[in-house]
Amino acid sequence: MKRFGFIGLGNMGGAIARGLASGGAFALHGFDPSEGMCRRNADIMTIHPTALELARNSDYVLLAVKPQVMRPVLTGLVPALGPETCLVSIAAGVTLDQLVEWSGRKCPVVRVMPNTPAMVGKGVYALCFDHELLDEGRRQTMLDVFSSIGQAHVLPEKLFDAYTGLIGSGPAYVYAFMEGLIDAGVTLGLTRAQATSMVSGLVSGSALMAEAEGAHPTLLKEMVTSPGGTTIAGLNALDEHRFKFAIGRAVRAAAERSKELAD
Ligand SMILES: NC(=O)C1=CN([C@@H]2O[C@H](COP(=O)(O)OP(=O)(O)OC[C@H]3O[C@@H](n4cnc5c(N)ncnc54)[C@H](O)[C@@H]3O)[C@@H](O)[C@H]2O)C=CC1
Ligand SMILES: O=C(O)[C@@H]1CCC=N1
Repeated sequence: MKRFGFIGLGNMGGAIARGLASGGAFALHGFDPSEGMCRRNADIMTIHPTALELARNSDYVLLAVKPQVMRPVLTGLVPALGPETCLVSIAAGVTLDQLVEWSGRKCPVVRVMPNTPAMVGKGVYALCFDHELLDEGRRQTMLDVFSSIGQAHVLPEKLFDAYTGLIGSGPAYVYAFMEGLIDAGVTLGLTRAQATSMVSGLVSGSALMAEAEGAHPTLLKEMVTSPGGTTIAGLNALDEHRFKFAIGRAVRAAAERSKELAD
């Protein structure tokens, strides 16, 4: 059985590890300097005292640390790396060139960008297979791994900043939208508990419908919008406040920040 190691067992590392644990295809290994994080994950993996020891005991090493500590973490792994180990980074903004350079040009490297719905097995993942040392077998393994815990999309690295701004950061825009709806419900007299439960049902029902119908959201929107009715009044108010423009600005700002993180 192949060994899958995790360096960093926080929100994303821990979530992806739980997803892989339920599939049972890999022996899992982990390292995190936080004792609490190690304890929380000890039921599904072998915990190692150092990142170097973890790398010595893994065929795939998933790096789930913050971008700012990626360089020291990777340079510390160099003695354990060789062509038999595959590195997988989920850090925002850290480029393939940087990952290859910091890991001593010794092993294949994959960049993956997840999002937080990974925590409920519904992550959407971008996979970058641009590194020349990456063989077909490992590409297929990565596709199988991430398809088994959500949606996997292969993208060239040049689209990673865009993807990070749209889908990596995306759950936060959805939650901000939900927060706005909940506050509006409370303003109009619903209790916060009622509004929260109703808005959650609204968003999950609408997402399910968009997936099931396979129809463009513009058509689904038209199904709600009666001539002279309530919905067109609401949509016109959104247009007055440049709703779509604001969303576009948010995604572009996040994509630009992703690009800056590499500097
Ligand atoms: N949270 C999100 O929505 C997304 C995060 N990412 C990326 O995932 C990575 C991890 O983010 P989160 O899981 O949200 O952060 P987190 O803060 O929840 O987890 C990071 C973990 O790294 C550990 N850590 C700190 N220094 C370390 C070291 N020297 N060696 C090993 N582990 C160390 C921390 O103890 C912590 O458990 C980041 O690079 C981020 O850019 C990517 C897409 C989405
Ligand atoms: O905010 C961040 O930098 C990370 C990357 C994408 C989502 N969260």
